[in-house]
Order: sequence, then structure tokens, then C-alpha cells
Amino acid sequence: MNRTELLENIRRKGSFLCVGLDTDIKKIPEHLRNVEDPIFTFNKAIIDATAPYCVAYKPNTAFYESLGVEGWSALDRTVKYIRDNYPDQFIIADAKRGDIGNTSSLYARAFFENMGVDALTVAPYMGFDSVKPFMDYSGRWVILLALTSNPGSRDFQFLSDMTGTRLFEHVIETARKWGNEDQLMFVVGATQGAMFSEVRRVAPDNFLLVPGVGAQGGSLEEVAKWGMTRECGLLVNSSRGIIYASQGEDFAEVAAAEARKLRDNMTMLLSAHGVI
Ligand SMILES: O=c1ccn([C@@H]2O[C@H](COP(=O)(O)O)[C@@H](O)[C@H]2O)c(=O)[nH]1
Repeated sequence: MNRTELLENIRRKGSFLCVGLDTDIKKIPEHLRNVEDPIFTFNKAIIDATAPYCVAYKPNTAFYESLGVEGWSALDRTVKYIRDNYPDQFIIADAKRGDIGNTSSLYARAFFENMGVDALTVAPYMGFDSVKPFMDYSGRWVILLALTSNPGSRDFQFLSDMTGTRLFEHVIETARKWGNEDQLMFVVGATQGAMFSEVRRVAPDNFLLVPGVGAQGGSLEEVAKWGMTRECGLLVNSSRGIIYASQGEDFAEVAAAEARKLRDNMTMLLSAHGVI
């Protein structure tokens, strides 16, 4: 999906919500644990219930990889299900890959050619040659970790050089020379609050993928206040806050209600910022 299509979906749906499919076999409702394909069955119900309220899905591959072959197969089926039934949804594999060039090119083939996702999260630590193979896929997106949502983001990402430029700013400024706004997004955690204005100074037009609302306590209003552009420029993710809002038989309905609540707030914010 290209930038124009993504922006059009955001305006049409009044939503910049990304639903995180962090499906943990130990957390899905009891009654699904013994069905034939529990992870896919759970995902399918969540997707069918939340699709009207979101523009993207983000399965985190750790949750699938932890189950071995069966988990990978459930992930693959989930991506195909979204593609076939909700082709207007942007699909992000949150795998945080990145290695020496020839290895990265195989990661890129795995996710972009084989699995067919729109976007992949990539770690910038190994530099240009580790990121370039992902950038070589036209029409696909690299989402580079920049300023993450976790407490450990303080360990390295805020370190500054003699000019006062911090590591996350170096990452963004340097990566923006590798690719344009049609192929490069950055991960910035919702827990970073007013730091979004610093991010926007160096990345005025790039989409930001924003995890950390809901279970991690980040504020949607703060993110929009400091990070929203005139086109929106945000994909805000919530995983646990939506998919585990109920662990009973009503899990899909309750997930839909949570997604709808977030969508309603997003519509107000898009309107208040003059995007719609
Ligand atoms: O900085 C980051 C980068 C990635 N994540 C991932 O996003 C989701 C957040 O899940 P919640 O349940 O909504 O907290 C999860 O897959 C993380 O691995 C992040 O949280 N922060």
C-alpha cells in the first residue's frame, strides 16, 4: 500500500489505529485453547470485529515464533486472511530485523515476497548496508526503531554528541538520506510525550508508528498534540488494550468496543487538527 492510499484510508475511516495482534496462547480465552487452530481462530475473530475501526494490523512475530512451525503458519494464515478479506488494511510485521547485507536481503525476501506484508520494523544499529536490502523493495515500507516506548530507551537513544545531537536524532537524520517519506517510517513510543515535537523537527513528514498507548500508559492526546502533521502522519498501535480487553466468550465484541472508542477519539483529534 502506498502513502496516498494509506492517507486516504485514514481520512475515510477517521482512524489512525493499528491493532496489534500480539496473540499469546496463554492469554486467549479458555474456550479457544483446544480448538484446532487456536491462534488463527482468535486472530480471525479479532480482525472481523475490529476492521471497521482501524487502518492497520501489526502482528508481533515473537508471539508466533515462540510456538515454532505452528506459530509461523498461524501468522502466515493471519496475513493472508487480512489481505483476502480486508485489502484496505496496512499490514506491519513487527520483527525488528536487521543484519549484514546478505542476511538482511533474506529477511526482506521472507517478509516482503513470501509473507507479503506492507511493512517491516527494522533495527538501525548495524547501519546502512543492513537497512538497504529492505529499502530495495518498491511499494514496501521500512519502519526504523528511533525512540522506543520502553524504559531502556534512555540507555542509548538519548546519548548526545559534542553538538548536542542525540542518538535518536542521528538515526532519523541519517536514515532520511537512505529513503523518502514514501518508504520510510519511524517507531516512536507514545510514552515519549512531548519528545514528539523533537522528533518532528528532524522528521517533519515521515509517518510515525506509535506503540505504547493502552497497556503502557501513553497518551493518545499527547501524541496527537506533538506528533500529528497536517496529513496525520501517525499510526497509533494498541495490542493488549484491545485484544485482551475481555478474556471471556465476548472477547471479540469487547475488543471491537475498545477499538471503536479509540477510533472515536482519533476522529475528534483528526478533526481538531484540521486533517478531516
Ligand atoms: O518501542 C516499541 C516498539 C515496539 N513495541 C511493540 O508494540 C506492541 C505494544 O503492545 P501493547 O500491548 O499495546 O503495549 C508490542 O508488540 C511491542 O513489542 C513497543 O511496545 N514499543
